[in-house]
Amino acid sequence: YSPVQNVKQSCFLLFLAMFSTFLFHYFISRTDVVSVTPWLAPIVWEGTFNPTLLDAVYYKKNISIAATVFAVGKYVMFLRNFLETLDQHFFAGFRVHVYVFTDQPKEVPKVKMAAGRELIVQPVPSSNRWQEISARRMEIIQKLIEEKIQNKVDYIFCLDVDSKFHDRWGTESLGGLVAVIHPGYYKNDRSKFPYERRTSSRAYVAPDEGDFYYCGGAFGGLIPEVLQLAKTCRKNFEDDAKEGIEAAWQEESHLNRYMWINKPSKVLSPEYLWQDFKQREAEIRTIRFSGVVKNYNDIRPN
Ligand SMILES: CC(=O)N[C@H]1[C@@H](OP(=O)(O)OP(=O)(O)OC[C@H]2O[C@@H](n3ccc(=O)[nH]c3=O)[C@H](O)[C@@H]2O)O[C@H](CO)[C@H](O)[C@@H]1O
Ligand SMILES: [Mn+2]
Repeated sequence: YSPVQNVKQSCFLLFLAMFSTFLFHYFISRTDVVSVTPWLAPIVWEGTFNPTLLDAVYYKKNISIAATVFAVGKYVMFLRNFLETLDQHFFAGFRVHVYVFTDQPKEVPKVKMAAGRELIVQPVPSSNRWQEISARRMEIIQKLIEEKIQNKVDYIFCLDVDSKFHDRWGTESLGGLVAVIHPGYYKNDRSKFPYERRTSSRAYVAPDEGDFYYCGGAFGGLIPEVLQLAKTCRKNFEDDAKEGIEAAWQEESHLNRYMWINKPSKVLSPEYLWQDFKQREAEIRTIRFSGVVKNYNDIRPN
């Protein structure tokens, strides 16, 4: 019996216990964030899924994914960075169709996409109000689905152009109806969410309603579900407009109303739409997609 040996052994066992706890917490589960909603939809955070396993599941299904992005007026300047990083990180290895809607098709950079992926440029009218450019996306997404992609692709994601990818955005994000928690409000109580609060608007959310505050800058899901969302938000936005009402955050407000009534089947953490001006927080283990810093006065038409 050697006391030194004993101490060594205990130290080793203690180390082993600590290391496996670390492994478990770091790679298998997260205890620092909520990873399921009260209606049992997953909330996707780094460390809650196995990317290799998920990719294998979806390769077998031979899926394809559409992405939409709008670049009207000065926002065309964001396209290169957006498209180049998208090709690197967004569903790498899968079939992706990227639809760019712009008023200046000639200004779209010819970014070369990886094999099996394509870039499609579609002209749209310009506008002198940014609120209208942002909100009219719902109508254009509705038409794109109805007229072009209904029977061609399985999933769609609708994204803001003033942003870029930094890390994987892949099959873990797939679901029927998918929403992203807004990075500005994920630590707040619902009373702080900037929902539309006028009862006269069709985007109205009452003080005791609302689950999360979701981003207008990224949402998606299965084609029929996103079609339903786009149609509803478009109609409510237009019916409001006829009565002279514009919701606080345009289509983002209508999207939030829609997601309260029709719960998303998958919720993505703010890793899926961070903002570059914000300092990274401890629970954000990776930033996958984020909004770049911009000067609104320089780039918006009004
Ligand atoms: C990160 C995020 O959730 N952003 C949302 C937020 O503000 P943002 O400040 O991010 O809005 P924004 O200025 O990026 O406008 C939204 C999008 O509309 C397009 N665009 C806008 C103006 C223009 O002149 N040309 C043009 O192409 C472009 O694709 C842009 O990314 O609120 C907006 C509604 O008010 C939208 O819901 C945005 O998606
Ligand atoms: Mn934006």
